[in-house]
Amino acid sequence: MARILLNHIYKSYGKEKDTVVKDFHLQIEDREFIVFVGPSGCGKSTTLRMIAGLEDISEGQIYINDQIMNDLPPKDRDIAMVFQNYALYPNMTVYENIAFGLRLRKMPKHEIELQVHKAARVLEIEAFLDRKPKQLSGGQRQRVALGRAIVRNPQVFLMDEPLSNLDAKLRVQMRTEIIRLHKSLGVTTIYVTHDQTEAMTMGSRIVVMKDGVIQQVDTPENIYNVPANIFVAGFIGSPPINFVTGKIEESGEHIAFQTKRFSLRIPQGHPQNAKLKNLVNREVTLGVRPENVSVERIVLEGYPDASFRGIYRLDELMGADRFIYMDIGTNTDLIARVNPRHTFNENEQVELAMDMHKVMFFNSATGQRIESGVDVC
Ligand SMILES: Nc1ncnc2c1ncn2[C@@H]1O[C@H](COP(=O)(O)OP(=O)(O)OP(=O)(O)O)[C@@H](O)[C@H]1O
Repeated sequence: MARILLNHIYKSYGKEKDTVVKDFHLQIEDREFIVFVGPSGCGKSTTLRMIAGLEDISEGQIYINDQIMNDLPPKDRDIAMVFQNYALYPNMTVYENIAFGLRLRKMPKHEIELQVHKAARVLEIEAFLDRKPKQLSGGQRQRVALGRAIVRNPQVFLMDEPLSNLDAKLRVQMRTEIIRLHKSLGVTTIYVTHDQTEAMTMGSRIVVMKDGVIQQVDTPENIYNVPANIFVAGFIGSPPINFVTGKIEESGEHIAFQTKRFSLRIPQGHPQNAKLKNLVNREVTLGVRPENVSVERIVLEGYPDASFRGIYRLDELMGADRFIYMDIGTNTDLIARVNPRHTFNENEQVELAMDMHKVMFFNSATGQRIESGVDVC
């Protein structure tokens, strides 16, 4: 049972006091599986290492179950950490590697044997207990590292990119195993990755970070459907969300999103109209996911101008989905998910329409999503 509170944490390095984690504030509930995700260098590992006690905290407090951790050495925090490079002892067998922490704790020999076999059975590595790490594949080594963490029966698991040395297929397999393990053990887990798919499939909540600052903490669904800002919207989703910049104009009963190439007229009464009417004459960024762009001309009721033209450029097949890239005269292509049977000719002109209910708008200057006429902060 472990609730964790990260109370306005800061981390600065060096003489220049470069602040690499800024005002990180998060309450993690017991049994949660939280994922920290963000680009390289955004401060994910540093935050994790502060929780583990491997890094000092410059400002703020870390609590586990209301007990302050700041000055407690790592070994007294009852936390097990799994690293990307497995960190196994090369001269020890798999059995000895898993048993190592228990021996240090002076656990009786027969109890150690019981625990090691139990973990090995869960992780399906019983057949390898006598081998040395170098006689194992990457996936098997990572299972040993997980085994070593499990036997300690900690109150918290911290995992720092544990799957990034594995090939794509094994990564997917181990992803499922870690989720299964979490479900059966129910230990509060913090998992660091820069891989958005890993974050979206594993986390019950996701913390998106950029430049040491939390951008959003939310469920995978909300991160995808209601991103707080342009960064989150662009970081999550594959292929990525389409962004188009334009200006909000008022024309009679309508509000229009006006670009050089097309105009989207949004009538009064539509929820998007209410969001945008305070932004007349301002630049905004429209975001639309590929699955919400249609390439058949659909004249949506009440939105005669919600469609525009593009020129077909190329195709991309991703599993059962097919995406096409179209030139719409902006600096970037617009991507749409299409019916896999629909074929296009090179340079064919296509009619596009957006699902206006699914379109998002962002303040181009601040990057924040616009909700009910105000920016989301
Ligand atoms: N010991 C250190 N001294 C100075 N700067 C450091 C130190 N450790 C990390 N940093 C800096 O802190 C920032 C955050 O690093 P951190 O390793 O936490 O990022 P990350 O998000 O985990 O990145 P990655 O995905 O590449 O592992 C980086 O700019 C890094 O260069």
